[in-house]
Amino acid sequence: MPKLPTRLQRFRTGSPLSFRLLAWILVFSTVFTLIASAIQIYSDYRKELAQIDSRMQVVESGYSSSLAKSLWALDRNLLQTQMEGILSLPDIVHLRLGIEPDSELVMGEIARGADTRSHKFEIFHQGDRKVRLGELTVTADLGRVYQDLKEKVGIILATEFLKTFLVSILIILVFQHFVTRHLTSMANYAKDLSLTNLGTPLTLDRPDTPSHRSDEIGRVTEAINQMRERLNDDMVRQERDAAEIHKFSKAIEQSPSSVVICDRQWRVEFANHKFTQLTGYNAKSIVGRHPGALSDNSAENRDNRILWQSIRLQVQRVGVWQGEVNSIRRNGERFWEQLTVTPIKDSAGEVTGYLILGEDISIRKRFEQQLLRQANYDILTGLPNRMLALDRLKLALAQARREGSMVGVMFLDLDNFKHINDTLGHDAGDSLLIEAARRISSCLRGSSTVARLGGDEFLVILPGLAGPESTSQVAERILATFEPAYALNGQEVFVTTSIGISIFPTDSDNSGTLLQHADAAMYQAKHQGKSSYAHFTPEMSEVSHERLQMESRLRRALELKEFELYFQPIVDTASGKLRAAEALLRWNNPVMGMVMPDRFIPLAEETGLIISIGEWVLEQACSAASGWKEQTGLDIGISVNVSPRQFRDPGFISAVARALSNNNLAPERLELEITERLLLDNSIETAQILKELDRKKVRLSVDDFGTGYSALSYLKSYPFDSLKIDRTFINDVLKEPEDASLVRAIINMAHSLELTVVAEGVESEPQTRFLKKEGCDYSQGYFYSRPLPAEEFSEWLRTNHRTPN
Ligand SMILES: Nc1nc2c(ncn2[C@@H]2O[C@H](COP(=O)(O)O[C@H]3[C@@H](O)[C@H](n4cnc5c(=O)[nH]c(N)nc54)O[C@@H]3COP(=O)(O)O)[C@@H](O)[C@H]2O)c(=O)[nH]1
Repeated sequence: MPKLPTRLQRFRTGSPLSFRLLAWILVFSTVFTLIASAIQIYSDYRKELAQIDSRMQVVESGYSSSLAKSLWALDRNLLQTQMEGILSLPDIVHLRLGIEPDSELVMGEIARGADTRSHKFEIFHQGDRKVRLGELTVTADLGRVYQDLKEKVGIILATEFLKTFLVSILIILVFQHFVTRHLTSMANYAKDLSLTNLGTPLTLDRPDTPSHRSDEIGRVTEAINQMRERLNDDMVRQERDAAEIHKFSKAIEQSPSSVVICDRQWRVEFANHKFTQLTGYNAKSIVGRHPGALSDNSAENRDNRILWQSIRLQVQRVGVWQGEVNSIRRNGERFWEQLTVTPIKDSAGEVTGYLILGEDISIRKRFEQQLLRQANYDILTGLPNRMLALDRLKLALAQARREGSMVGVMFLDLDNFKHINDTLGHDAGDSLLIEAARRISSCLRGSSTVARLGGDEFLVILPGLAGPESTSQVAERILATFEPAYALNGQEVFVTTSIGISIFPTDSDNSGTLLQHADAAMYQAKHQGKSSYAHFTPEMSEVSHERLQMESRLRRALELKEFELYFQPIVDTASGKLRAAEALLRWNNPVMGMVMPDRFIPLAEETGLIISIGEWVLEQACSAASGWKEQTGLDIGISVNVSPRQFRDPGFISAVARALSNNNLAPERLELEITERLLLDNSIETAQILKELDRKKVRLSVDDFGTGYSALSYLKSYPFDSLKIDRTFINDVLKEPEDASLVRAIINMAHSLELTVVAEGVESEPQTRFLKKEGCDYSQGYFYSRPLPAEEFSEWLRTNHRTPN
């Protein structure tokens, strides 16, 4: 088959609209042409008839008088000639002349079946009187008229059809060029449009002019392209959303925390893998259940219900619930988890469900309990330590005040313990302490407390006494229980103890003083000869006197410029490079000599002198740090100890700010060391001061970590930067596996809380190696340098090459 030109092919195959349009144009124009032609032909027909009629009128008007004359004259030949004349007129085919009275003359003929039109008129003689001579009927044949009309109809129809057809084709071609081919392109584009080619815009085969852009096709094209772009954007957004959802669901699924999502009625909808791992409950099996009623054990669920009721109430009221919960696994095992429960809200702020995040804190809890024990109990004997003993003493005094009873305080010191330790060794010394603790405890009632204060010193608290005599009875019982020999290293050893006793309220109503008095009485007992006890008497209060003297000297120490700051380097454990220095206060008193802070800081605290002394320390420490910067060009940090009373003083924050600005020192270079005991009260005031200091960008460090309450939870809630492990742990880190594991745990925990760790009291290279291995960030101790006076420290800086990075 011969190939059609492309345009025609397209026309033939691809454009039904053009065909339909052509058909409709043809139909309409044909009908229109037919109607117009019919009107035209009918009007021509009417015109022809009118011409015939007028011709007959002409015959009547032109021939009636001449015919009358011929009839009057009875001139048959003339009559005939006249009628022949009429018959020669176009279309006139027949004449009938009726002559009065009863003859007629007929001329011409009418073809059979012919369509005719007749006109009749009377002929009169116009003489004196009017005489009717006859009547002429003129008949015209309409055959010619019809023939003409037929020809006309043929021509009109043929020309009109041709015209219409050509115009239609032209219209279609124009329409095809300007419209349908673009519609076809749009249709093909829309047909081929898929998610893979959303990036390709629709373009039409026509110039991109403003007029094209604003016509209907341009607007439809633009609308299609806008739709495509929106689809594309939607697709991109959908893909991004899907990727994000995928990422989040993976993150939730792989989260190290357990994640449970509940609906608004607290029915579990989802639980992640960690949840299953932690609790043993299969995620699918708990869908639809209440998070507090997962177990088949109804007693467990009952206990949980109360907890979850309060969780629900708090989440509704406050918007979050956080707490540590002792949960039960599916197998009945208990474990500690930190739960955080929050509502999930939609964009309108409506609660659509609840999110429960859980973290297994069993190890941390165990560690905290271990630390708590460590902080409150003596590891060797298992007895309460000094801190717990003081707490119990305070409680006993408060109770005695309420009840009006007495409290006995006994200070015990083993006689010759040092000698036994030195000769039989530490292990024998430890065994002796354990046995001594057991024997002392065996002499006491349940409400009494026996504590180990350190070394070979014990404290006994006897609450609720009716009178002082019972203390003597207890003291005698203790002395008696010491009488049997101790078996140490296979040897029988006799050990005695000296006991000092003070009584509340007779000797003092203050716990510290009662202890001091008991201590003084114990020295008295030792002087009396060992294995004896002594009650406190006012003569023994030499110590108190000493204290008064010290207080009055301390009051003038600042004014007399007796204070001096020593500096001890803090180095990077891994590299040994200097990081910072700790400022340590010394008191050079002309009478007492060099007084160490352990002796005068508690007194300064008690008397409030610590506020002005602390301010002086801050000023001097900042001044020294900025001097080092000038001297070495290095940013060496400075750590300053802050005691609780100084910390809570309303002027403390401004004193810090003043010291920094007076010495032009960046706040990040000052680190304030705060003992963990200060945080024990958990007060809002403490939190606010810490927050304010943190806002000022001053670094904050927990000092002596491990000696106080040691709960890690407070580290989380306060803005600390670092933590200092107390030197008692470092001291025994290589000897006591328990200390080593505690130090390791502290370092790991601190790092997990993003705190840097400083180990203090590092005295040997093996300790350094241990700390380096465990990843302890910084170290401080005699191994690197003893605390040095300012000048010597400057010299150390000059000669020591281990400087900050
Ligand atoms: N409120 C303030 N308290 C202060 C200030 N200056 C000191 N102090 C506190 O007094 C406590 C005793 O201090 P000090 O006698 O100076 O002892 C410090 C170091 O000399 C000592 N240390 C350092 N390295 C070692 C070592 O290797 N072995 C060892 N046996 N001792 C070492 O440790 C003390 C540092 O303690 P810390 O502050 O915990 O880092 C002491 O608690 C000071 O806090 C003051 O200005 N204000």
